[in-house]
Amino acid sequence: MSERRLTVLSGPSGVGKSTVVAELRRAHPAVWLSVSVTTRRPRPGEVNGVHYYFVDGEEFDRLVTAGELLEWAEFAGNRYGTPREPVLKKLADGVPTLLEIDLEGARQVRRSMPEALLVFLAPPTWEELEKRLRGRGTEPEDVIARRLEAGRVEMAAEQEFDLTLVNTSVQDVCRRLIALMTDPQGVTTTTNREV
Ligand SMILES: Nc1nc2c(ncn2[C@@H]2O[C@H](COP(=O)(O)OP(=O)(O)O)[C@@H](O)[C@H]2O)c(=O)[nH]1
Ligand SMILES: Nc1ncnc2c1ncn2[C@@H]1O[C@H](COP(=O)(O)OP(=O)(O)O)[C@@H](O)[C@H]1O
Repeated sequence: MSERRLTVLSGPSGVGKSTVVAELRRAHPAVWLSVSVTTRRPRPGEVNGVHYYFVDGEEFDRLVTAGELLEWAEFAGNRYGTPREPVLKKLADGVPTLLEIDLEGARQVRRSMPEALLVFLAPPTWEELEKRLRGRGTEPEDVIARRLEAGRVEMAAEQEFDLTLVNTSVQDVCRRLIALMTDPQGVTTTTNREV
């Protein structure tokens, strides 16, 4: 069924989710990546409509009230949500679809679309996660601290996911994700650490 073609990718801030998604976008255009709405300010290089739809709080409220979001959550002081309509359309068309969302969002999708495959992206070590988040250089130290705090909560929820991929190599993670998304039959429901 089409919902089986829905895959969710979650993991702590700085683990490499955006990097993996960018590589998928480049190397595997057959996969459709949902573009989220957010109240966060754009980082340098982020393009409206490509990385996110950047909206203000008022517009976000409107989308929530109108029921236009499939799921939404607050993360480290900003709100993020998945526009419902495009996801349902892609799934109806049989297109493998990926949502890159936080733990709260993943839990909501688990409830509303139980056939979705939930993938947890984990860092090789906690120290490496801190290094990547600081190395990215996009946030001041207080924001990094909030994101690391949220990261501890996300790391503790790994067992809720169907599968864990350890982001040592972006290429390996992408290869495995594509295989999972285009041949989901082989996926078991117990959490396995891989890659
Ligand atoms: N629930 C939910 N979370 C989202 C959505 N879009 C992005 N996120 C998550 O929000 C968190 C913060 O994203 P962002 O500010 O781009 O920071 P980054 O993950 O550190 O690059 C990450 O965990 C994202 O996966 C969405 O539509 N819904
Ligand atoms: N496999 C990897 N090995 C080393 N560095 C990585 C890897 N994946 C991502 N990074 C780097 O880690 C930092 C955080 O990655 P990013 O994709 O922004 O994470 P997220 O979207 O999960 O917050 C970036 O500077 C990115 O270049």
